Amino acid sequence: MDLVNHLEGRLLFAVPKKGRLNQATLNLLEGADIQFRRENRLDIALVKNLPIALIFLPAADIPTFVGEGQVDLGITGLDQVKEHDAGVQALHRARRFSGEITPEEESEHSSRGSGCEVILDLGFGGCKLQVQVPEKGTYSTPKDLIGKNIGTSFVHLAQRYFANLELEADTAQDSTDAPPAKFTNKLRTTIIELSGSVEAACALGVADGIVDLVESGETMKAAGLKPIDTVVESSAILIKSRKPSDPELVDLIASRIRGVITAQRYVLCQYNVERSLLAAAVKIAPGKRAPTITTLDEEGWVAVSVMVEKKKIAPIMDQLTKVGASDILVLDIANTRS
Ligand SMILES: Nc1ncnc2c1ncn2[C@@H]1O[C@H](COP(=O)(O)OP(=O)(O)OP(=O)(O)O)[C@@H](O)[C@H]1O
Ligand SMILES: O=P(O)(O)OC[C@H]1O[C@H](OP(=O)(O)OP(=O)(O)O)[C@H](O)[C@@H]1O
Repeated sequence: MDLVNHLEGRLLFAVPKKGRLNQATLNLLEGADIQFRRENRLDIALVKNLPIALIFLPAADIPTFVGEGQVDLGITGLDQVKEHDAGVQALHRARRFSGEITPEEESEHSSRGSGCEVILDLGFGGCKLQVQVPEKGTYSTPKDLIGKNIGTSFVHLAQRYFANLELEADTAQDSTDAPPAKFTNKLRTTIIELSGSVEAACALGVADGIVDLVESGETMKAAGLKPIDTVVESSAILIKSRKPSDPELVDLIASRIRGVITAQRYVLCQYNVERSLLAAAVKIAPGKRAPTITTLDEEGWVAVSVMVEKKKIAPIMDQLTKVGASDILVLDIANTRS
């Protein structure tokens, strides 16, 4: 089937085709009952039960497609949206320097941003974009890297970071021999674009420092690097274009995904407690909105049901037991809608 000709009338939803965000995104789509079958090697899949088409793209390209409005919705990392934003800003700045647009037009374009609106933090894909240098080297602060070579896949964020750093350093020195970066659009620091394995750049003599993602820190440690600053803290997000083709369907999808995330984050805790001890028990676990309290068929006893954050459930059970709650049950939540 020629899928491209079946996109008409469908909301286009971009999802990461590979990498760190791919599997968690597919799980989220399944939880939200977005049913599709992706043909081998095809980057478009029609959703069977909703007027949606999924477009499988590299995470780094999703903000471009959503930002320019060709795609309505997307899942990617906040780092990728910020990188895209910084790229759009750099483009407008370059156009202003070349005289193509006025400073007023530049600030008007920049205030509009990249065209992506963040709907929701999805709570996975957490990582930090960090400035890293060799552990045993001579650099210890970001300023030590001014004028040096920096390897990164996040060229625009790195350029902006070092432009600000140079500007700060120049302002502090009140130097007249080197005009501040902001006014010249020229960086003294060289940003070298690398598409992967960025952490190898220092050891191989390509760069003096790098700007790369860190989660567990294993890759950084194995490459003999240490972090000296954080440029962006990131996690996976749901984004939409400024003018989606079907805003109601966007809201429906957002609400389904929000429901799945809440279900993943919370468990349902049920217990019995004497009414005289209820206030103390409710203080320990007050619930997401409020506890559901029902009278038990036993004089002076009530049954309580509350949503509790999964990561806090063990100490909460300990404390509930301590104040006299009994028959404590913890149940997984399949889905939610608020
Ligand atoms: N170690 C990590 N832990 C958690 N999230 C990460 C990690 N590395 C990357 N991410 C997130 O996943 C996004 C995609 O990164 P990933 O390296 O998987 O991309 P990719 O599409 O496979 O591209 P590449 O081919 O450049 O590796 C990043 O922008 C970031 O938001
Ligand atoms: O702190 P850690 O848990 O070790 O994770 C960090 C690594 O993960 C990402 O790379 P990825 O493995 O996705 O491959 P890439 O280098 O090809 O981008 C990132 O670029 C780091 O290299």
